[in-house]
Amino acid sequence: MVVPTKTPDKKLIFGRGTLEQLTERIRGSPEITSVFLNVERLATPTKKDLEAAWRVPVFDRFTVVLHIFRCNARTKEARLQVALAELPLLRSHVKSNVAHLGGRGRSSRYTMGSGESFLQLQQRLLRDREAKIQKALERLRCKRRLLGQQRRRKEFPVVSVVGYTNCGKTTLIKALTGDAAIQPRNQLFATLDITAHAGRLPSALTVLYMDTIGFLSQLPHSLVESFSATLQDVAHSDLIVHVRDVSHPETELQKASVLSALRGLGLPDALLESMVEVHNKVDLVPGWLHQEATVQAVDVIPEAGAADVKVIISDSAYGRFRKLFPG
Ligand SMILES: Nc1nc2c(ncn2[C@@H]2O[C@H](COP(=O)(O)OP(=O)(O)OP(=O)(O)O)[C@@H](O)[C@H]2O)c(=O)[nH]1
Ligand SMILES: [Mg+2]
Repeated sequence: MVVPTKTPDKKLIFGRGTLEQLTERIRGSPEITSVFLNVERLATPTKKDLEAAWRVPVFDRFTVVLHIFRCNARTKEARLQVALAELPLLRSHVKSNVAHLGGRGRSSRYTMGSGESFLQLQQRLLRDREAKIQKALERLRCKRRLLGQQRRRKEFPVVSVVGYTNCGKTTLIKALTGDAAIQPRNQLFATLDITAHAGRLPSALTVLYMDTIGFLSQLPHSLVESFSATLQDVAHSDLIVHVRDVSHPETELQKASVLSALRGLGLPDALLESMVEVHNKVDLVPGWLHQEATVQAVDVIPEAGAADVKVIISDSAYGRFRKLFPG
């Protein structure tokens, strides 16, 4: 069923007729237990109205991503960042609840002679909470900066592995480092952020791979802000490895989204220019060259987004590839 929408910022996202049609469909389908609307943020009154009409929870991009973050936040820092990201949501709930009380409840009502209205009290509590979280985060980050300095003093080059969510960053780091837990020298870093993993390059140089939070296009702004401090670490790395899921139908869009997010971090030019792009999940790409030919040499030309390859290949396969890559 395809239905038209009004602009997402209108209070009701759907026209009246469409809303009725949707309501009938949703209420008549017991298997629908929640609805996801692909808009960045639903205004709280809109969400409430839709939930009242449909009798199931309604989620937007912000709440879904926040929920995933909440489930996956393991470190204290990540949990604090989620708590910080949740504040705008709590703020809009408070506002809408007070508005709901109508004229009766607004600024005319004071709580226990404090001279503060209910809304002011709630807003103050949220401000206090924000200040507390920011302070705790700052303490943690200060500790991390110190650890970072110690690490730099030990002179382990840092390789930040970045990329779109689910592209295979963690898998690559696992493959490059082996099982980190069984390497005693890693105990040294036990108190570091859990996303730092020591590995040895073929040249025998020990490097630290930093597993980073995945990128997502149109990630709600406040979430990006809360987590950007984690990504600031990328600025201090010696090399950035950009992992791409080249089997994904939107791989080019994902690449653009990651690059624009990296540019937004204000990284040094040298770091952006030396970035290594890893094409992951090639096994899922049908008709890939390695399956049909003996690839002898690959010379990647990053600025052209292309590669010069030397292969031994049958005439018929060569014909097919020429059609695929004209010019
Ligand atoms: N077929 C195939 N699957 C892969 C490959 N690399 C990773 N995967 C799978 O892709 C999924 C995501 O891999 P992860 O390493 O967790 O991806 P990630 O980039 O760390 O994801 P986030 O941490 O969520 O951003 C897992 O199910 C992996 O098994 C690959 O080369 N080929
Ligand atoms: Mg990962």
